[in-house]
Amino acid sequence: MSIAVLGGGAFGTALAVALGRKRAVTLWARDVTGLHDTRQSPRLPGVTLPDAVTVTGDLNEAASRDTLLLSVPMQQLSTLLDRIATPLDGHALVACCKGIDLAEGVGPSALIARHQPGAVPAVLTGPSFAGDIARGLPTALTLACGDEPRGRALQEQLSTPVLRLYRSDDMIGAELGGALKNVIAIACGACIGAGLGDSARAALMTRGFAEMMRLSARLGARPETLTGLSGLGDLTLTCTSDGSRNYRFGLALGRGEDFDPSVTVEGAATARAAARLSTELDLPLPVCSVVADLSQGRLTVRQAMDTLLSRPLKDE
Ligand SMILES: NC(=O)C1=CN([C@@H]2O[C@H](COP(=O)(O)OP(=O)(O)OC[C@H]3O[C@@H](n4cnc5c(N)ncnc54)[C@H](OP(=O)(O)O)[C@@H]3O)[C@@H](O)[C@H]2O)C=CC1
Ligand SMILES: O=C(CO)COP(=O)(O)O
Repeated sequence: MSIAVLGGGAFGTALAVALGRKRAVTLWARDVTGLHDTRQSPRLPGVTLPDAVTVTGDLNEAASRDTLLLSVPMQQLSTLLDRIATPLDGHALVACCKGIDLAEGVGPSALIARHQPGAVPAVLTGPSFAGDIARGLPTALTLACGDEPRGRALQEQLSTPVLRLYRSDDMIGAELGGALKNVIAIACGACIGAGLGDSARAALMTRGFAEMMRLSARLGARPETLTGLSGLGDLTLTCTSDGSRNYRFGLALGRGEDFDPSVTVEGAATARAAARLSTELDLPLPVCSVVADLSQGRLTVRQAMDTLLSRPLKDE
C-alpha cells in the first residue's frame, strides 16, 4: 500500500518525515522549489526529509498512491480536491486538516465524500505539534474511519514506534474535536494575553469544551470521541502551549499586537463557521461566537469578556 502526503507545510512535512523513517513516501507540494533544493520546508525549518521521501510537484501522479494524507489548511481542501482530475475510487483519503469549511459548513470527511464519492474518507487528528512529530517525540493520535477493515489497515500503515494511532469509527466526532479546540485556543490565548489569569483560562477551556460536546452531539458525534485524544487531548495541548499558532494568535489579540497574516490560524474561520451553525441550529455557542467576532475585529477582548460574563446565570 503506497502513501502520498499532499501539502508541503509544517504538518505535511512532519508526517512525511515520520513515515519516511520506515517506508517510501511521496510528498506533493504546490511549490517544490525549496523542498527539492534543500530537502526542507520553509514552514518547518531545520527538519530534513529522509531519503525515502520523494518530492513531486505533479499532483495527479501523487494522487495515484493508495493512501493520501491531505495536509493543506481546511479552507484550501476544496480547492485541492477540485484539482485532482481522476476519480480516486477505493483510495483512502485521510484528512489531516482541522476545521470546518466556511463555504459548505461541513468538515473534511464530508468534503471528501462530495468530491470523491468512491474514495474511503478517514480523519487523522489529535494532540501533535508538527515539530514534535518530525523530531520523533512520542505522539498519540486518533485515526477515524467509517469502514472498519480499512480503518484497521490505516492504523497499521500510519503508526510508527513513536506515533501511536488509536482507531475510531466516529469521523464526525474526531474532526469536530480537532476543529473546535482551535477556536477555544484563540479564546484562551486572548485571555492570557489580556492578563485575565489562569483561572479564567480554566473556565474558558471547560465551558468551551461544553460547547464542543454540545455541537458535536447535535451533529451526530459520540461523546467519548470528544473526551478522547481528538477532543479533550488536543484542547489541552492547544490551550496551554505557545507552540500553538491559534493560541499565539489569541495572545496577540489579547495584547493588542499585530499577528503575521501568513501564519495558518485555523480557528478564526472555524469560529465563524461554528457561529453560523449556532444560529442555524439554535444552539448556544457563546465562546465560539465571541471568538468569531474577536478574530474579525468586531469585538475587543474587554467586550468579549463582558459578553461572556453578562450572560444569565445557569445550571452547569
Ligand atoms: N502544524 C501543526 O503542528 C499541525 C497542523 N495540523 C493541521 O494541518 C493543516 C495544515 O497545517 P500546516 O501544515 O501546519 O500549515 P502550514 O501553514 O505550515 O502549511 C500550509 C501548507 O499548505 C499549502 N497550501 C495552502 N493552500 C494550498 C492549496 N490550495 N493547494 C496546495 N497547497 C496549499 C501551503 O503552501 P505555500 O507554502 O505555497 O503557501 C503550505 O505549504 C491544518 O489544518 C492544521 O490545523 C494538524 C496537526 C498539527
Ligand atoms: O493542531 C495542532 C496541535 O495538535 C497545532 O495547533 P496550531 O494549528 O494551533 O499550531
